[in-house]
Amino acid sequence: MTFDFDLFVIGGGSGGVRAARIAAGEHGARVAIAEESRMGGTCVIRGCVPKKLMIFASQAEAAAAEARGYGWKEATAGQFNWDAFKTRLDSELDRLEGAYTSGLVGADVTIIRQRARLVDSHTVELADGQRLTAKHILIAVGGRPQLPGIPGEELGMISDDLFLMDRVPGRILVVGGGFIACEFATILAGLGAKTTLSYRGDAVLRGFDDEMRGHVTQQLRNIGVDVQLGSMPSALAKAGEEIAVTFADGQVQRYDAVMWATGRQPYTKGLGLEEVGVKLGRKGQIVVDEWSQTSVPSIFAVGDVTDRVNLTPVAIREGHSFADTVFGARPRKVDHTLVASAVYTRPHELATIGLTEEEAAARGPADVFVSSFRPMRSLFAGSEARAVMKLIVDATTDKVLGCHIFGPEAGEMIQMVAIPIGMGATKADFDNAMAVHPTLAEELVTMRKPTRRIGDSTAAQEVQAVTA
Ligand SMILES: Cc1cc2nc3c(=O)[nH]c(=O)nc-3n(C[C@H](O)[C@H](O)[C@H](O)COP(=O)(O)OP(=O)(O)OC[C@H]3O[C@@H](n4cnc5c(N)ncnc54)[C@H](O)[C@@H]3O)c2cc1C
Ligand SMILES: NC(=O)c1ccc[n+]([C@@H]2O[C@H](COP(=O)([O-])OP(=O)(O)OC[C@H]3O[C@@H](n4cnc5c(N)ncnc54)[C@H](O)[C@@H]3O)[C@@H](O)[C@H]2O)c1
Repeated sequence: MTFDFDLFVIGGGSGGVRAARIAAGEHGARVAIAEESRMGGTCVIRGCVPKKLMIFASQAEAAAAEARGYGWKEATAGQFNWDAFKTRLDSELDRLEGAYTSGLVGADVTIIRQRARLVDSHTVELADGQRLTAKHILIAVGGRPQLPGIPGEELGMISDDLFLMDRVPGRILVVGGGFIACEFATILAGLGAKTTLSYRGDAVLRGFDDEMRGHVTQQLRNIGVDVQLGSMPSALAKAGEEIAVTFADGQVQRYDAVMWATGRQPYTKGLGLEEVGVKLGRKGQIVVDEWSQTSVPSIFAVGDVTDRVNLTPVAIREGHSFADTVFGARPRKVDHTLVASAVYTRPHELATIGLTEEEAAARGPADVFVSSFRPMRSLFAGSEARAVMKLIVDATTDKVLGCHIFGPEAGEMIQMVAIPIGMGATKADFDNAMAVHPTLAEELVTMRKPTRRIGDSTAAQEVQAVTA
């Protein structure tokens, strides 16, 4: 049977663009990619990139305060002008979209600027009705925000809308306690919005190391965010120019804007997956094996739509591995076990890799090394902000199982720590590294005595029994 293409990619985001470029440019496959919106996808157009630029924009007041602490007596941030920032942001996103597009053009990928859906295991249908066939189809359609399902929820914004606002709201309610809620509360407070964060749990960032969750929650309060824990909106209603939010405890508060940061879900609706026989999981995610292959052998899926680890570098690695495996005769699987990540709060980020203290305690005996200190740079400028670094070490093998850093540019540090931890480094290996002084990161190689021992042999035996 002959096909129009060797590979048809649905979705021009992190995973799809990488797979298309490698399959065509490096392995000579005939590739088409369909994108219904802007090339680059969530990360480039409405995620990582504009988010981080907004984090930078939101730090001018803090930078001015630090400058005053260093003797620049009159330093002030001046007046933030959203329009000026937005104009620069838009042109940067245009530039990046252009770079992604030209990368594909350079690799001889056929670009189709339309929505696509599956018709059968080798055929896709475009929005204009045209049908195209391919030997392999890759689904890389990403995810979409998930709303809480309460009356009036359509009055709230989603993270996409934050990049399109015509002004910074005066008072905003951010609902949720994950990555997006913490980062956007930081941005909005930094840009001058009176920001409230409503989260149903008892500390933000569920799933992260508990001690570190406490520090992030406290930092949000320190930068002026009104953090309401154990709190849940139950309805939204228009009240003139404002939004009246009724909370589960019956309280009603008014805001100029509400932002949902209540999670994301795979964007599988309307793709024709079930009709073609592609198996979906409980959250609507595409179920794939270790090769990113779905239950239909000619159809593969990568990135957020598979709901494995929903981060850009993971989607990129999955797309690249798929292309090498299927078109490059170079079989490559993706290891999802040790993925570093960072939450870009400010002044301190939270960055992490490996086991949390709670996970390690359930696994068996481990030593926890914690260093908490006021970094020299901010301390000198009069800040009380504390950085915290934590290493979790297997008490039997000395292997470093986890590292958690709450501090300035923690994301930059964890990237480097990810290398030795991925190689199976021991605490002795960390200790052998000579410190670079004076830096923040030197704490990671100078923690001599454990702060506490966690886990016990009973827990270790239980884990062994379960995994045996
Ligand atoms: C606000 C925010 C901030 C984030 N920050 C970070 C961060 O700092 N670091 C990090 O690692 N990750 C971050 N992420 C997560 C990251 O953006 C995603 O993990 C990543 O983009 C997933 O890539 P993907 O290829 O799976 O999907 P996406 O990048 O979402 O791409 C999917 C593409 O498919 C297109 N599409 C969908 N359906 C169709 C169809 N039927 N036909 C044609 N095209 C279609 C979409 O328009 C989209 O362009 C953030 C996410 C958000 C929302
Ligand atoms: N810096 C980064 O790497 C970065 C930044 C942003 C997003 N991301 C990725 O995007 C994903 C999505 O981010 P997110 O923050 O939307 O999701 P998340 O899963 O991290 O957090 C969702 C939050 O919403 C809460 N929630 C869920 N349903 C709710 C409901 N009905 N009512 C009230 N609260 C509810 C949850 O308790 C949780 O706190 C992340 O998991 C991450 O993979 C990464």
